[in-house]
Amino acid sequence: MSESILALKDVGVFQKENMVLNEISLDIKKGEFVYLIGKTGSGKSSFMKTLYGDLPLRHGEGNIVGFDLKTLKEKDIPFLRRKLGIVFQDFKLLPDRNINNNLQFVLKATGWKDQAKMDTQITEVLDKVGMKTKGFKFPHELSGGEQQRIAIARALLNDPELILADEPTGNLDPQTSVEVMKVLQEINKSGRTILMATHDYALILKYPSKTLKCDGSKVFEVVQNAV
Ligand SMILES: Nc1ncnc2c1ncn2[C@@H]1O[C@H](COP(=O)(O)OP(=O)(O)OP(=O)(O)O)[C@@H](O)[C@H]1O
Repeated sequence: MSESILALKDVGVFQKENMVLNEISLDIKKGEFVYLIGKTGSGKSSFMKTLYGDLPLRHGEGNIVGFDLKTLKEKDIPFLRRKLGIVFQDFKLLPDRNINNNLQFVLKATGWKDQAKMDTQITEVLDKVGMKTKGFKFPHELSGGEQQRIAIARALLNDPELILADEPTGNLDPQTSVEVMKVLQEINKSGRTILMATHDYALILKYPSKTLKCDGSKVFEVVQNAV
């Protein structure tokens, strides 16, 4: 039996007093690639936020990359986030500095000090997403697809056990989406676990994988031809 990376039991997801999702029970194992689908407003982002500690777990039990979500304290959140790689739809790169400095900023903020080691790590993650020559570019000098590759590289900096990607192709055209998806597939093949929220059914058909659906306040696994 391979290692569990994310295990939820009877979890409820809340936005303030409103319950968005309930009775979620699931288990994601090391190395899986899992999609999370569902209509706008069905709760995908709220679900992701509960997983990375942005929303508290108020009901049920959850364990993610070795952290107990039920007992997670404010001070634990940075340590949880270091074991997660989070990718958003809107890239969230810092516009006032080049790519190398965007990545260095994250490394320093997460405790790295040795400049040579930081440089090596930055080169390595940029290489993984096919952007090794773009370190001196500013975010505005890159296309949307390139910016998302950089955001994926940033998510890889601390060698995360789980990548949470919330609509990573949501701002990209279909061809660029496929390119970004190929990068995520490669990263998954190298052993990393990925949970990706998406609206993009064409991508799911092209790269079939385990699929969870948010619908009517529940999350359940669906078979490919029923998505
Ligand atoms: N900050 C917030 N405060 C209160 N309610 C919120 C907040 N964010 C989202 N909601 C509500 O929670 C529900 C789920 O929203 P959520 O953003 O999780 O859905 P989603 O499936 O990710 O949608 P989308 O695909 O549009 O991002 C919606 O009814 C939404 O109005």
